Amino acid sequence: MSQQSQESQADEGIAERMLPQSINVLQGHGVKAGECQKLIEAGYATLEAVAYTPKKILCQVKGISEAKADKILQEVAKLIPMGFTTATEFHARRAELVTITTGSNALDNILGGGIETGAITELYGEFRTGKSQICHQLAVTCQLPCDMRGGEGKCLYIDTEGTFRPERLLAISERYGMNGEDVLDNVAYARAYNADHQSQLLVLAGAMMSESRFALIIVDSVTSLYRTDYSGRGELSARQMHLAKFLRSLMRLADEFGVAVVVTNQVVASVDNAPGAPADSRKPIGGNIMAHASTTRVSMRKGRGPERIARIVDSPCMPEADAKFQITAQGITDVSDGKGDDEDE
Ligand SMILES: Nc1ncnc2c1ncn2[C@@H]1O[C@H](COP(=O)(O)OP(=O)(O)OP(=O)(O)O)[C@@H](O)[C@H]1O
Repeated sequence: MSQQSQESQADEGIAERMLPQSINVLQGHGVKAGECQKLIEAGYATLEAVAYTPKKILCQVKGISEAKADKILQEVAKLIPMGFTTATEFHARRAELVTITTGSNALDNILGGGIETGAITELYGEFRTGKSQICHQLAVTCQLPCDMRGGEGKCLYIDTEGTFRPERLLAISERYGMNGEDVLDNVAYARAYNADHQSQLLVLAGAMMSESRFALIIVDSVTSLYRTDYSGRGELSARQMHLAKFLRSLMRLADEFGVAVVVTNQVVASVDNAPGAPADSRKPIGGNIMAHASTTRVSMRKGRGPERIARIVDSPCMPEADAKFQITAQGITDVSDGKGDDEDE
């Protein structure tokens, strides 16, 4: 067998291992077709989705009794390994992790190579700091082959503010010599109209992702609908509970399908006047719920002209660091030489 065909066989093997298994597999294990269908309709299209879900949540699926949930979880546990592994094996798996380029080497470097798959990356900052532009950039680069620092998969884009512009994707795809039509076809776009709708879209996302290979989910922005749907202190607790549930579903999709999840977030003026706190300190919305759900948090601010500065503020394995990038007609790039270093704000 030629080296090339051996390589392509190996690639297929990897792709197969990476694809989650359909929930319909359970039909051969004492679960009825109708019950599998009910799980699919509730957003549990894969064995992994069920395996990562607590029993009490599974019982909330219409038509799934407690006894049935027990049976399903028992069968799933036989098919999905969920026990201990060695750090060596975990390390080897992490070495295979794909990262997706942001278009700027400086930004990729502080992120440890790019946007991490299987994790949630939060981009937060004031308006015009380039959060949506990075999302547009990633919707294209996630489709690049892995050897071009892409994710070899489609993008699922949830837009809550109506700021998605396919024209930007076409301009960015030209930079990489990609076919614009194909790039647009590989982006599944949905506009979310309220917080409930935003959550329902994740159920559809799970079903779509079990059918073809996605590399990235974008939610731009994750908190804006919560700000409009829930107002005042009286609704704060309900808002946080809803947001926590949404973020848990996002994390489940990241785990289940190994996709990168990128969410954007706005900031508000900080109300705590702690002594020593900077006078103009701004905090991302969503409090601790948001902070704990994000694997990596990136704060963004404006620089001079098209320049922007990103700072890693929280990451499981990267230090706090700043990177400068710029927004251009062809997307996100490194700052070209000869530009000044001063910020204008
Ligand atoms: N085609 C383009 N070429 C160069 N710069 C562009 C282009 N399109 C948009 N920009 C710049 O991108 C910036 C807006 O960035 P972006 O929409 O990502 O902000 P944001 O952080 O998402 O803001 P918001 O919170 O309001 O959504 C603007 O400064 C705009 O000038």
